[in-house]
Amino acid sequence: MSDILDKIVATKKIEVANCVNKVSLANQREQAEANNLDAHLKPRGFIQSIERKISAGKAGVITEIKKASPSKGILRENFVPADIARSYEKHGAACLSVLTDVDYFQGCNDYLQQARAACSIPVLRKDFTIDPYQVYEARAIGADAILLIVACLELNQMKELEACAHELGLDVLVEVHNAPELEQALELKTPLLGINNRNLKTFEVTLQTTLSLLSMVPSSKTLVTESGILSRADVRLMREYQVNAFLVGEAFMRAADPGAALSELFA
Ligand SMILES: O=P(O)(O)OC[C@@H](O)[C@@H](O)c1c[nH]c2ccccc12
Repeated sequence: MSDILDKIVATKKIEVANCVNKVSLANQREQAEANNLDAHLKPRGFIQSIERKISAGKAGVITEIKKASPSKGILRENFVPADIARSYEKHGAACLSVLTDVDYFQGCNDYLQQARAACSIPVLRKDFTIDPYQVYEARAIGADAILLIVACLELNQMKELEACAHELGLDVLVEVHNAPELEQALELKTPLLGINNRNLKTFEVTLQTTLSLLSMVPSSKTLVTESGILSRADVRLMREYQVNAFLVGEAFMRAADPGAALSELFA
């Protein structure tokens, strides 16, 4: 049976092939390397920013900029990435996550560039990374980190993508949803491990996903609980279990002022 993740990956393969025809891998690589020498565009230290918050006893919140999703449709009509980024930064976000997938999330690379230029916190390119081309592209548009979703990658592929990211100075967030995926993720070097509470195959969301995998997470990893964080009770529950990093989108996207909603949720 073909689920949404299979569909997204199939579309993504076509998209990447089209992109390569427009901008060559060599050109993306050149831009990526040029960015690393530019004071405004060089990597901002995504993991470091989260860890700094946690060391200070605060929650490390990765605040998301996402116009729509396949499960919820349009989340926000008044969608100005630069304004949202400024508001998040002002209210203490550790990092941003910007959806760049066009077909399923109504995102684009421009949104990431606009958001990053409007603030000074690090930015994750939230997309379905399946090809090294996208890693160069991520750095070329100024991203500070990429996402690797274990559910849509083989281990050797993930290692290759991670090595490529690290070579460019990008941090990596590796995302899992169950125990076998978590075991695979532990084969990678990145200390940043996301547990997605949303099953990307069924869209079902439960915070139990994070809690049920906690005992498998080594203390050397920085754990990020992702999706479905909607209330202060959700935050409290996670923090009771020493889960101190969060990736939150919908709860902020539906609020008039996303940054004010961040302050409220994590007060
Ligand atoms: O909007 P939420 O429920 O707060 O979730 C944010 C984030 O976790 C979610 O957008 C997400 C997590 N992993 C992903 C992978 C692809 C696309 C989206 C995602």
